[in-house]
This record gives sequence, structure tokens and C-alpha cells, in this order.
Amino acid sequence: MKPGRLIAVVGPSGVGKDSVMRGINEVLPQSHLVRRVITRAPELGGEVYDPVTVPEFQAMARDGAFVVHWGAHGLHYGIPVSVRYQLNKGTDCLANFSRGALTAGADAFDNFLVLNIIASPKTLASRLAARGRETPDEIAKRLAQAVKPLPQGLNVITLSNDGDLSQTVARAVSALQPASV
Ligand SMILES: Nc1ncnc2c1ncn2[C@@H]1O[C@H](COP(=O)(O)OP(=O)(O)OP(=O)(O)O)[C@@H](O)[C@H]1O
Ligand SMILES: O=P(O)(O)OC[C@H]1O[C@H](OP(=O)(O)O)[C@H](O)[C@@H]1O
Repeated sequence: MKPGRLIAVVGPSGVGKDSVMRGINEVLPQSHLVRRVITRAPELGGEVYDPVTVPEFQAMARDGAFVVHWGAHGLHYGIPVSVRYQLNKGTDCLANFSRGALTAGADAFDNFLVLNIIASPKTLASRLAARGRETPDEIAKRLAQAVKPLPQGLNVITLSNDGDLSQTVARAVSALQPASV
């Protein structure tokens, strides 16, 4: 059985990674949305995740519960090893990833593809403000980290999400074909 692709969705905070991932999954329900483990309070929403405390996260990392994990915005994020079960049965998996963890991801997964979502600074600022998950101070810090180069040598699809979400999703689905997402 051909393993599924780990599709790492990256881009600046507020660009629409989770929205694009959910849209792709609606069009291609045979794909799998990876549920991350995050040291974020449970009630904050924005994506479906497994909330844990920092000591819990550290114990999980020590015990080998993650394929890849990273820190950003004062939080810890982990991709659970259960993703390997999905990949091994040929399912393509969509994971909200960190640009800083792409090299580790490419090392960890055989079939690794990057979906790089971009948008203008003006779009990012208005979307983060409208989402309302972070404070204005946290939003300013996220915007300051909007530009980050991707590592060389990866298989990358870049798409703008400045326009309609449905159009971005349609372009993403088309770019991900003809493989069996
Ligand atoms: N094309 C779009 N047009 C209008 N609003 C959008 C579009 N894409 C996403 N949004 C909205 O922008 C906000 C940020 O989107 P989302 O949470 O998906 O971004 P993200 O990249 O996953 O952010 P983060 O990395 O901070 O979690 C959400 O409120 C979402 O509904
Ligand atoms: O800036 P880079 O390293 O690409 O991404 C860092 C982190 O920012 C976002 O976190 P959140 O989902 O907004 O909390 C991403 O999901 C990633 O985990």
C-alpha cells in the first residue's frame, strides 16, 4: 500500500490555514485532519485540538507521543504519533504546521508536501482582529512574525488566500490532485 502524504499547511498566523484545511477536507472527506496537542486553554477554539498543560506536554514528548513538536507564540504544539496509522493505510493527512518545524517534518515523514498559504499584511491584521482569539498585544506579536522563509529543497505548493476562501480551497484541491487525497 502506498503511504499517504503528510500535507503540512503553513503560513503566517491568521492567513487561513485551518479554514483552508477544513475546506479541503469537506471537498475530499477521505483526507484526514490531524488533531494537534497544544498547551492552549481548552475553550479558545479556532481549530479542534487536544489541550494539555505544559507538564503534560513535556511528559508526552519524553514518552515519544509526538512525531514532531515545536514551540511558538508561547505555546507547545505536537503532531501525535497516531498520524502514522492514517498514513500507513494510505490516507493523506492535513496538519497545521510551523514553518520552523518543516525540516524536522521532512525528516520524519516519507511523503511530505508543504501547502504554503500567503496573504497581504493588511489581510492578516484584519482577520486576526476579527477572529478575536488573541489579545491586541498577542496579535501584534503574531504579525511581527508573519514573514519567515521556508527551508530549501522541499516540495512546496504556494497559494494566496487574499480572496474568497472557496476559491482558495478549489485551487488547493486542484493542486493536490491527481494523488488520491
Ligand atoms: N479567504 C478568507 N476570507 C475571509 N476570511 C477568512 C478567509 N480565510 C480565513 N478567514 C478567516 O480568518 C480568520 C483566521 O483564519 P484561520 O484561523 O483559519 O487562520 P490560521 O492561519 O489557521 O491562523 P493561526 O495560525 O493563527 O491559527 C478566521 O476568522 C477565518 O474565518
Ligand atoms: O510561525 P510559524 O513557526 O510558521 O508557526 C508557528 C505556529 O503558529 C501557528 O499557531 P496557532 O495555530 O496560531 O496557535 C501555527 O499553527 C504554528 O503552530
